[in-house]
Amino acid sequence: MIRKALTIAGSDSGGGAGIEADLKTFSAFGVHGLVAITSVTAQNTQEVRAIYDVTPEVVAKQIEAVVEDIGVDAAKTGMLSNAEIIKAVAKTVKKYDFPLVVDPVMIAKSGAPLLREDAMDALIEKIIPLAKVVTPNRPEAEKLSGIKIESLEDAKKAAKIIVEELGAEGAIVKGGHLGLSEAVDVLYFNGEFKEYRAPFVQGCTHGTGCSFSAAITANLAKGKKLEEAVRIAKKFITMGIYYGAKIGHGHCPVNQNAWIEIPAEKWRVYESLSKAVKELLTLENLPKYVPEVGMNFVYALPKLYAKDKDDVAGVKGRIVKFGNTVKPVGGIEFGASDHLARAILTFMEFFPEVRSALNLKYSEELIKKASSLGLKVSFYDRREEPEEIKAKEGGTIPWGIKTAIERLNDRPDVIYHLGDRGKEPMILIFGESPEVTLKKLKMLIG
Ligand SMILES: Cc1ncc(COP(=O)(O)OP(=O)(O)O)c(N)n1
Ligand SMILES: Cc1nc(C(=O)O)sc1CCOP(=O)(O)O
Repeated sequence: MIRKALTIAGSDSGGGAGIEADLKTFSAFGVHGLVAITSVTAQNTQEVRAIYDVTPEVVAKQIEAVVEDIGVDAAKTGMLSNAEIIKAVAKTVKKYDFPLVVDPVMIAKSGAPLLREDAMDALIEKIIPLAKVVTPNRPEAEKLSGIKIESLEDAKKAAKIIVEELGAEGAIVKGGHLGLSEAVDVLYFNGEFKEYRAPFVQGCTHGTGCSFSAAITANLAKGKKLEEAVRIAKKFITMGIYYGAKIGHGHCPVNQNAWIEIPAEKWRVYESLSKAVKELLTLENLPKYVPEVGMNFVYALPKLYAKDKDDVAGVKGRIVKFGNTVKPVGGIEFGASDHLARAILTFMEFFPEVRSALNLKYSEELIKKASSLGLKVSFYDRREEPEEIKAKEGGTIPWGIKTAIERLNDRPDVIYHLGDRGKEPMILIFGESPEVTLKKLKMLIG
């Protein structure tokens, strides 16, 4: 059954907040999105240049049109802009019985007011009492509750005021602005407090309020209980901020797609690498090219999602010599590689399309063959590594890969190093996918 969620909000031409963020969020949860546009904003990541309010009648008609034909399982409000729109929205949604999430949008991240000063009373009197949950950030919660919020305890007091004095069923005061090491949100619902904690991640924050409240709405539309909907929304927004795409010159927008793209990409990476490793293990002459330390074969998530070694899949425990044959010690796992993961993540800073690598035993003969086959070869010399990098744990490989790429001033297929004390010399082959990397290996050792 298709669930339907309605957003009653303003449009952000930059696609970062408002209706656009809400629809992307609904989609990420597999919910059909419906809209009632309250206001058109000419907006980008830096500023709001113009606001054009839709008439209250047309706002109401949009709500009625979708509810009466398609049906609404849950709805949310965002930018309501003025008192007349607020009154029309309140009067219309009162006729129906879907749960309403109220994001009390007041000011855009860029500083522009999105709610007229004289509309605050209407918001408090007409909309808040209809809310299943209100989702203010700290400044919004201060305006609604009338208290200053400087601690978690203050946030709790504000949430309680919004419920007990203003008449909402629940209130969640978001802690993103509280200056704590963790982002702690406080929900007051059914007479109880519940805290939601997540690491305070750096990333893209335009549209966080909209996307968070839309994620709660989507999950309510799917029949989840409020506490569970908030738990999922918290995970969703943390991921969206962390994996935000750095577009525009101001506050870059939350990436709602991360929620669905990462699991899908992980599956693609896993499948493709598993297939290539299987084929690698069938290569007859492979054992003589496996280094003493073992061989690994890695494939990273696409650049936007490849932040650290946990975003790179490899063979757990590596591929090792076993008598006259080779064996993978474990299966394909994310986070299973350390050296090659660092190598590929550095490589991707220069050439994001190259996401796969494997290592093999160094021989001069192989390097000559690689060049004669037309593969682009570069190298780094561990003895030239600057002392300050040497002193940094895990710094050698990133330095080496960067040095090799800069030396070639082109995209290498092969990078080698001649080792150092206690460090085996090594050849690394790079490719856009495990299939391409394997093809290069087969050319080389075939
Ligand atoms: C049209 C529109 N609606 C709402 C907002 C505010 O969105 P929010 O999610 O709070 O994000 P920031 O503006 O704080 O980044 C908006 N900007 N535009
Ligand atoms: C041990 C080692 N050193 C390499 C180098 O390039 O110097 S490649 C390598 C083997 C692969 O290691 P992992 O499983 O941590 O990716």
